Amino acid sequence: MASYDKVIESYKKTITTAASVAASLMLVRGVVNELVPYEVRDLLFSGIGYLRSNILQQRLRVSSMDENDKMMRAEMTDIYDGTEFKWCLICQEKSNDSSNGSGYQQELHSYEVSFHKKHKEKALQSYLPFILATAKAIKDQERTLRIFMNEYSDTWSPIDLHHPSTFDTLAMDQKLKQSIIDDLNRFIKRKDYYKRIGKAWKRGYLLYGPPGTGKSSLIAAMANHLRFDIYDLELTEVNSNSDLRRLLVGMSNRSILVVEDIDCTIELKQREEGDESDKSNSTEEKKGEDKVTLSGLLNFVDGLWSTTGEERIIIFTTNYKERLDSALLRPGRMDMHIHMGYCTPESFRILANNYHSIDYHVTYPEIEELIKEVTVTPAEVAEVLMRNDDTNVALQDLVDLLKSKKKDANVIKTENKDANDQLDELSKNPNSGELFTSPAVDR
Ligand SMILES: Nc1ncnc2c1ncn2[C@@H]1O[C@H](COP(=O)(O)OP(=O)(O)OP(=O)(O)O)[C@@H](O)[C@H]1O
Repeated sequence: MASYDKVIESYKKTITTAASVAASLMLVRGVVNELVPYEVRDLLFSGIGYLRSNILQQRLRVSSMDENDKMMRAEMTDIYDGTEFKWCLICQEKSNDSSNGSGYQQELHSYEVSFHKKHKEKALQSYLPFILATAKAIKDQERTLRIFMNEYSDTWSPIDLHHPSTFDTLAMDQKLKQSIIDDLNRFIKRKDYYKRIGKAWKRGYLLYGPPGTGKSSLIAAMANHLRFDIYDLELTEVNSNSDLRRLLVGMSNRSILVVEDIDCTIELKQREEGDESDKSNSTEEKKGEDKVTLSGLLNFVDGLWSTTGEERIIIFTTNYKERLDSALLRPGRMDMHIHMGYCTPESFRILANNYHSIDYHVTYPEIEELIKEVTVTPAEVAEVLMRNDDTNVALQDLVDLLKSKKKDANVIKTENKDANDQLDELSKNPNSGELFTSPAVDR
């Protein structure tokens, strides 16, 4: 009974809130979010065909109930595109008494939407699809994302993904960040466009930059932004092209395929070239043909596999772009190349805001000057900022780190200069071999 009262209370609150909301969109969101619990949203998702057959009588009844039981009705009006739609939530507590006394209380919810019959087409063609899309967006927003990793060569195993990274917390150039967000938003809206131009609905990103600059954080931010699951493909664990095919075909739509450190798959390319030599043995030859290769991966990604699903994002990451196979860098292969760089004053401010919720501190000018002079990764800065809850101490620690980096850089610069001077001297005076006493220098 307590829970029944709670439900009534919650719906009263919703109605009051909804009544004060003028904008139609917000109102609809309120209806779906507050009034429609998961199980009914699932019913709504189960097919417009179902809705269509009911709504032809200008009244949608999602579930029915026994009229003798205790019932609560909550009504509200939604204005959509100038048309009035009346929603009614019916909440019923039903007792299910059994002869052995083990009765239980059951709560039933059903929803009705009614409208003037002249708006039937609008309701079917526009309003209900809109409600469904809104409900789906809410559901997507609320569901826990998952990350799938490949195990035993050809199976994915999922775990929940709770990575907190978002575009707000990502420390990187603001313009670049915005261009990525815009690109993703454009991509997800372009279903018809991709269909019209006859291309698979997928988009590729190459993330490159030194370790600790936020490549994984950017992937998590993209997943959180789009509400897409991640498939983290460890290529070295895949035994054959057939296994790779099985993995890729087993991916769901609206997902991100990630291949980290793609430069390490240079090995795969060498394997492909090396296989030419051992073609004498026919079984070996067969096995060799089925081994995973970089070109095999690229063919899948670009080929027919890409048309087996929709809304796919493919991300390759590397710490060394210059080591990548030219096939990967070819125009059209990866749609966007994103450089994740060392920490800048701008990214430092974002990190300081993330970890200490501040916009300014007296140490900022010094820190920002030092950051311009040294190479420090966002991961290093984040680590120092996290170490201490006291903002003053954390920022002072950061000043110390940056100063010590600057000092080290100066020592290296001096050593290099000395070594270069000695080399110059040697080239002018070849007999002075004893000059080679300092550490070897990579020119
Ligand atoms: N650009 C960034 N913005 C916010 N946090 C960052 C950023 N870069 C690094 N970090 C912090 O450092 C940690 C490590 O960074 P991350 O794993 O994203 O870097 P990476 O470039 O993927 O490194 P690797 O190449 O070694 O995989 C993150 O968990 C995050 O806390």
